Amino acid sequence: MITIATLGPAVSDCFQAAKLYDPDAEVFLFNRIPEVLASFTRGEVECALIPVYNTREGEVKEYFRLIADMTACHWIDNVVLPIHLSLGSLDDSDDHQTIHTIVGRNSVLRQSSEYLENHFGDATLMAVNDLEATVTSIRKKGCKGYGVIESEELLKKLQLKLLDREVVSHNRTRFAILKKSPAPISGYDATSVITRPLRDRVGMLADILGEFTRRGINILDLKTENDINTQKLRIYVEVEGHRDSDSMQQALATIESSVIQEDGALRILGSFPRVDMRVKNIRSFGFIGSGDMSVWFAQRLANEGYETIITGRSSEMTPEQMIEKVDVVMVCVPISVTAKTILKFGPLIRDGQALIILAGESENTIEAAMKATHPGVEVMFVHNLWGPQALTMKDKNASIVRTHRSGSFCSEFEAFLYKHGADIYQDNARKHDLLMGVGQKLPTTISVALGMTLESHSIDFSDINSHSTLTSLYTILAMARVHNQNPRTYAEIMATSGEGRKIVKSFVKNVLKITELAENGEIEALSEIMEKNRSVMPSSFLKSRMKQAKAVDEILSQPGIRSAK
Ligand SMILES: NC(=O)C1=CN([C@@H]2O[C@H](COP(=O)(O)OP(=O)(O)OC[C@H]3O[C@@H](n4cnc5c(N)ncnc54)[C@H](O)[C@@H]3O)[C@@H](O)[C@H]2O)C=CC1
Ligand SMILES: O=C(O)C(=O)Cc1ccc(O)cc1
Repeated sequence: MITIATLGPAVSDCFQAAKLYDPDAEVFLFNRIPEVLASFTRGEVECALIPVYNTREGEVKEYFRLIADMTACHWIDNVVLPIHLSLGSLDDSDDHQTIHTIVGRNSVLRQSSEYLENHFGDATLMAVNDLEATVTSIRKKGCKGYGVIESEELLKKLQLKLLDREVVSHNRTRFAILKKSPAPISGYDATSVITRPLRDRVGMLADILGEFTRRGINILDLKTENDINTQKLRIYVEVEGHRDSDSMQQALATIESSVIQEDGALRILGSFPRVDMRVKNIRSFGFIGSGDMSVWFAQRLANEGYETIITGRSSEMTPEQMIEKVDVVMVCVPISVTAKTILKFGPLIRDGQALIILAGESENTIEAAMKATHPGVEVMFVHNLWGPQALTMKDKNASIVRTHRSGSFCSEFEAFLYKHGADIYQDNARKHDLLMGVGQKLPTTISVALGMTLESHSIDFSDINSHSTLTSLYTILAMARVHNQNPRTYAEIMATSGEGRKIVKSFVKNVLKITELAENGEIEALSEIMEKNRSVMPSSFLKSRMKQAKAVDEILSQPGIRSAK
């Protein structure tokens, strides 16, 4: 049986939270948080449980400083408890009109402030530590007109008359569990860190947060406080991930050594299974297709606490069995077999489930999904414009085609992309396919054709870097990128159907036309074509893309990059 120290009395929120954490725990009760922590430090109990956040009050300030100063103390878990508060009167003859003083614990009065302002604007508020002793003393004096706000259970125990139930809505408190040893990785963790009081330094807060952002670590909570003695800033953050993970260790080490530049500037309060104060509707995602992109998404969804199942043609669990079990079915197979796969498995998806198509071609695949699935199935298309080598989706483009059947599950998946920093563009199916002609199909075709051309002329590849201009280098880089990756992915892209085809076809015609003019030395005609092209390119487009190009030039001209072998 574990022992837990927390705030009393025996029916308090803290007591209930301790019992929720472990119904068999032996609970030791105190009146104030410092007493709870002192008992834990003396080793009288294995755990301490203290309130850290309330949806009405915000953070419970006291804990912040106190646990930062404790050594051998790890925040290892959390309990979230809905708090139900009621109003009672000490005297049976009292009602709403005769109450002139409201008694309650400090935190309870803060949580009830909206209710008190609306209903007891003129009443005196009396904050107490020991409610039972106060009630006994008021009773002894025979005073009338006293109301108490507390849980209904405690009001009954103190034999008060119940006047109002549930006086504060949406009232939930988060409690921290403290222990002497750290919690192991659960796979869905958060880490809480506080800084020492910091010396002034321009951009310190932005630089600290930047180290997390650069590594794709989401920030869940942020508070700053001025140290009472020195008035220097202390920063508290809660971020996603466990303290033992590589990216977290790197982020924390860099913050200490390069940003704050002081050893011991950070105190890790603990890592613990993540707490969801927000509502999630999806429990599980199942993938059809067990390739790189499925694995990439499944890992990141699992890190968000979702259950994930990957199935394919040779997996132990079949796609049919998986569809029975999950909320959202993700189809993630090569583009050329996406529609066929949807037609095969779509009819098995039940109303209330969702089908999300992860692919590079939209019109055909959505049409297949709308045809093959029941009308109560949500359908959405998502094209992530990054490959499985990407570490994070931060600042990368995602094109989404919603249908009239995209509902709350689809929105939750979109919220997941948004949370991780993806730039989301809502398209219709034709527009997606047309723009992928420009953004993907054509550049891939050019890259592959360039590769073929170099091959057929036996060009020495060691001459390419030294003989490219700033402008021509981009095409070479695109060719290298494409040929660095899975050929099948790019073959699929070149072979997609849909609106993108017309872009490639007209490009080919234009190449032939230009080549002929060039062969004939028609410089005037070629210049005119360029002038005409430029006349339809908005100057804002030319300016901003040129700015990007120059930024790339700058990076490429750095010594280590320029001469990179
Ligand atoms: N790899 C990339 O860079 C990106 C890929 N995508 C899209 O993601 C989807 C999946 O791509 P990856 O995971 O990269 O491909 P992959 O080749 O790594 O995986 C494809 C999976 O589909 C399975 N598969 C192949 N033929 C099948 C068939 N006839 N029936 C059922 N399953 C079959 C394969 O066994 C494999 O498990 C594609 O639609 C692709 O366009 C989107 C953005 C980037
Ligand atoms: O990483 C790159 O350069 C890619 O081109 C990745 C990629 C491959 C296929 C897609 O449908 C979208 C993006």
